[in-house]
Amino acid sequence: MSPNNGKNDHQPENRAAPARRRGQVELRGEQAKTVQSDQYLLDSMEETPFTKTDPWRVLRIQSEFVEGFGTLSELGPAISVFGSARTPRDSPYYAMGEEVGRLLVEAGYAVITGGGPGAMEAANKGACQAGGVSVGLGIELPFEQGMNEWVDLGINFRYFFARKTMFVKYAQGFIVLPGGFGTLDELFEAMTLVQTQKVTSFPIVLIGSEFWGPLWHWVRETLLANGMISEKDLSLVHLVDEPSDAVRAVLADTAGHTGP
Ligand SMILES: C/C(=C\CNc1ncnc2c1ncn2[C@@H]1O[C@H](COP(=O)(O)O)[C@@H](O)[C@H]1O)CO
Repeated sequence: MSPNNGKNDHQPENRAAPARRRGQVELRGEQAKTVQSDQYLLDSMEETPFTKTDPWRVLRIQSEFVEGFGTLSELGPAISVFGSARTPRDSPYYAMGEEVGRLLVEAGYAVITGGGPGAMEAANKGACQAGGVSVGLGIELPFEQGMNEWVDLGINFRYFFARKTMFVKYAQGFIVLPGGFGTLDELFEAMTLVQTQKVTSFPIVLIGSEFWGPLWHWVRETLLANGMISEKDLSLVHLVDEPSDAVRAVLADTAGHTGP
């Protein structure tokens, strides 16, 4: 029997009032026959995947923001360092990551990375060995890897978008080492936030002109040439080769940034 006592759900006279209300949501017809949230909650139905429903996910998402904001709010000045999870330890880019981490700490900044291997590990290692605050914002992935051993303050996230908010909100700038899709995602998100003035005074520095040069050439020759970006958007990013130049460039532009 349906919640409206067997009346035909499709007749107009039976559709004036909602058969059931669920907070802001009104339900009629077949939709009204679904189990209520509190039934899910109170019935111990093992097979009911309540924790896989979207409303439940909202709470988990919220808890990631609460945990991240709570843990990082007293971090002090920090720079987020990005780069490939696959950079081998004997790569020159790994050595650059270590140096960037060390120089940032010597300049009085905490270092925030994705907490993973490769370039992230390198920057955390440099920061940790220099005696600074080494932060890792880990991401839960199907292939579990865990936080690299040089992270002193680690937070694990399930959602990329919650984690990405932390990288911007608690840093005064980005330094980006060579990387793949993940690094490009973080780079282009930061560029978009600055371009659209969602963040102000937020320097973005790329290290490695041989690696980034072709991308930057395409940005200029294709995006700019086709009017997809403006000339001033090109100035959002600095391109350097040395860790010391990267740190100098990022710190020169940080004044005044207070987060999104
Ligand atoms: C794919 C591999 C390891 C994945 N582990 C990661 N741990 C933490 N953060 C990660 C991981 N993979 C990607 N990220 C984020 O994206 C950026 C690196 O991605 P890329 O595609 O390697 O450039 C990095 O800055 C992280 O924030 C090992 O094979």
